[in-house]
Amino acid sequence: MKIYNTLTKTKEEFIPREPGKVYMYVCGPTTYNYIHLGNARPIVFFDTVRRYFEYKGFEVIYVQNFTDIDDKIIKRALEEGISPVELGQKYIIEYFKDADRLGVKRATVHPKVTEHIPEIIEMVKGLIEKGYAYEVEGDVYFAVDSFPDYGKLSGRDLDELKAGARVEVDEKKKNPLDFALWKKAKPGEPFWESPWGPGRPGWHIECSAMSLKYLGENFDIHGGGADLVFPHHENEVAQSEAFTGKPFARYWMHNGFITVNQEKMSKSLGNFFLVREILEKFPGRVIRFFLLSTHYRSPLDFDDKKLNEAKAALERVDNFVQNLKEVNPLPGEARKEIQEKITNLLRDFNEAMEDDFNTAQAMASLFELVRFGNTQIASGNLTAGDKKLFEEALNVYTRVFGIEFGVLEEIAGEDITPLVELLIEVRARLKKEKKYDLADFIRDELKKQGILLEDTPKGVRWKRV
Ligand SMILES: Nc1ncnc2c1ncn2[C@@H]1O[C@H](COP(=O)(O)OP(=O)(O)OP(=O)(O)O)[C@@H](O)[C@H]1O
Ligand SMILES: [Zn+2]
Repeated sequence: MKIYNTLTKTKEEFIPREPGKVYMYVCGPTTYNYIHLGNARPIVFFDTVRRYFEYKGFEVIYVQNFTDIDDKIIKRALEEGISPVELGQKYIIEYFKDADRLGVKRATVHPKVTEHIPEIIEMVKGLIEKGYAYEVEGDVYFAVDSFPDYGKLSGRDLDELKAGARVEVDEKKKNPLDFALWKKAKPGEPFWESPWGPGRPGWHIECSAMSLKYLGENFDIHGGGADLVFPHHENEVAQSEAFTGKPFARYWMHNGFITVNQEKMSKSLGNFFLVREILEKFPGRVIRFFLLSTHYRSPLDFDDKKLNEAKAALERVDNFVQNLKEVNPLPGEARKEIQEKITNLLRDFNEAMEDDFNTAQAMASLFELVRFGNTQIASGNLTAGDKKLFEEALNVYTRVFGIEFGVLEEIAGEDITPLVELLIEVRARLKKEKKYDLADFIRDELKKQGILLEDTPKGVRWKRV
């Protein structure tokens, strides 16, 4: 399996630290708002990476943190009149609601910063003892000059950085590029006691401390969005390697941006769409399908038209699944040519995923499966054995992509299935009583609501349009 490694800027063969196991860490959200579609990209993509490893038989130890204390959280909590921890708890609950709708599995551990202050303090202490960090009036900084490899992940050079940096002048720092490991509490701010007085951790140290705790040294994969390469991940590398004396994560994976009119979707630019807003119009699996339809390192521009295309593409798969459910196969084993074709398609799928998780290419094999399957059904020659093979192949895609096919999914949490089924039943009874006007009225009104009834020889089917 090949992974593009930001650290070496090449596609490398993936060799796990321990055979059969993958240890991975992905930087999670800062808990002061609902997640937007940009935040959803790493969440969905790395969930798919994890699923692929599991499908290949690996045990995956997957850690995704919550940054539940930082400047933005403190500010927001003050505005809302609650404590930062309460604010964090609220958005963590909301995060899981969104993640569930997107088909994202729970990580093995979801550590919160506020629950790992002792580990963070230990690490900061160690860095001071080893000469990599210094304290000034209650703040602690990492001294970038003490770490010769600084810049190796992002490919930046310290001198260049210094020359080009518009770093705020801070009298306390020895080098303007030094970054905070521990921040002294300002009046009214939440704080924890520490050897340097009351304060709270800096952003970068939390990921170093929590990954070390749950994954150990030299773990396999570290992921996040491309905006995190510098300074966040660069600083994680410096702190972790300075502290342990060992290489930190061995494979660094970064996703490209979700853009709007080619600009990064972000809170600061105000051009963001919350996942829950999009969920009001599109089911979660359509959003997931959309996110996986492009290679993770490429930018992906968001608009409704593209989501509608994803929806239509997914419908093609859904229709095939429905056709497969309804077909009356001939008795018999799977035919050789069907077996061969499906084996080839699954091989294409695997090859695409093994090539730096090319989900777009992997999806092409799914569409070929659907096209081929439909022609087999139409030919009338499909055997029970063939049918089973198609079902098993579809299951592979479901497991890895995290998308159920052939399910009529509710939007924004309301399951309308029982109501639609009731109306279908009422309409059938009206028809029996020859009250065709009323029966048509139900069909037409449902259509206006975007629900299409189709009379088929097997009964009435319905779908959203
Ligand atoms: N437009 C985007 N496209 C892809 N990934 C993104 C985008 N915006 C944020 N991310 C990723 O989402 C994860 C959470 O990041 P973070 O909590 O810093 O986001 P944020 O502060 O909401 O971002 P922003 O202020 O840029 O909207 C990170 O891995 C980050 O790289
Ligand atoms: Zn991080």
